Amino acid sequence: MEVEHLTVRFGDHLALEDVTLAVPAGAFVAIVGPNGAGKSTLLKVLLGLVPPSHGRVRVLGSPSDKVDPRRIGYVPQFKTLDRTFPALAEELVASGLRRAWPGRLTSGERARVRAALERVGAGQLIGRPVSRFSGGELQRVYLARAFVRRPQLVMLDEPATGIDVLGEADMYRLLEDYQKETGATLLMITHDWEAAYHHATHVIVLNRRLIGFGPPERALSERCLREAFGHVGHAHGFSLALGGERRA
Ligand SMILES: Nc1ncnc2c1ncn2[C@@H]1O[C@H](COP(=O)(O)OP(=O)(O)OP(=O)(O)O)[C@@H](O)[C@H]1O
Repeated sequence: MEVEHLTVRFGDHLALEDVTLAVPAGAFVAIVGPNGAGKSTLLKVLLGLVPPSHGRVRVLGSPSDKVDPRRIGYVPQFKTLDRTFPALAEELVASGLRRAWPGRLTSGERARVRAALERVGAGQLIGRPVSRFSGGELQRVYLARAFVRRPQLVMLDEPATGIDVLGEADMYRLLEDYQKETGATLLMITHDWEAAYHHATHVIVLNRRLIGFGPPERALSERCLREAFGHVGHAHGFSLALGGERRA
């Protein structure tokens, strides 16, 4: 991904200002920043959903609005997942294979859906309605949907919000396994600095402008965090993590 001098305006409001960065293929990138910092806007620009007001954005070698969305896996914010949606897990995962809502699946598609669910440890959920799933189960099904085409780029919007600590650990393991197997690039918005520190290879610290970008030890420096958030996160016990070994 290459972002050059990206500025996004919504009317008079400047959501992103002159952001320039290049993410190497195969990186696991965490985007951190306070509420309203422009994190989701950056993701939407990369997905080709919001046009840049100024600047240039290339994703998977093409301008972001020209990339086939099926080459990108997307996991929405947990809090916006619809639990009442009248679908089976199989159909929800299959919707990642086709641009339209799947009708009857071919046997090849069904096999791919099954493999994607098994990869995330959710093979047994295939014929069950998503409306009855727990948070962790639903999260797995959405991961399977993002992985089903084996995309080279996976974007995740606060994927751990609302799932418990065990579910969260599982999710990072699944992401890391997928990345090892496919060499894909992962891009994740998170409010959890420790997760960014321990799992990401690169961190983007954003507050409308790019405050920091690089390996977690450098981007999550006290200076960058103070500049972006106005504090260094005692609530997260993050000052301890800064001195600790990275887990991943
Ligand atoms: N479609 C839109 N029209 C007008 N303003 C918008 C639009 N989308 C985002 N904004 C504004 O742009 C700013 C950045 O929003 P964005 O959703 O990118 O922030 P964020 O960093 O993802 O925030 P959060 O952590 O709260 O999810 C906010 O002030 C938001 O109100």
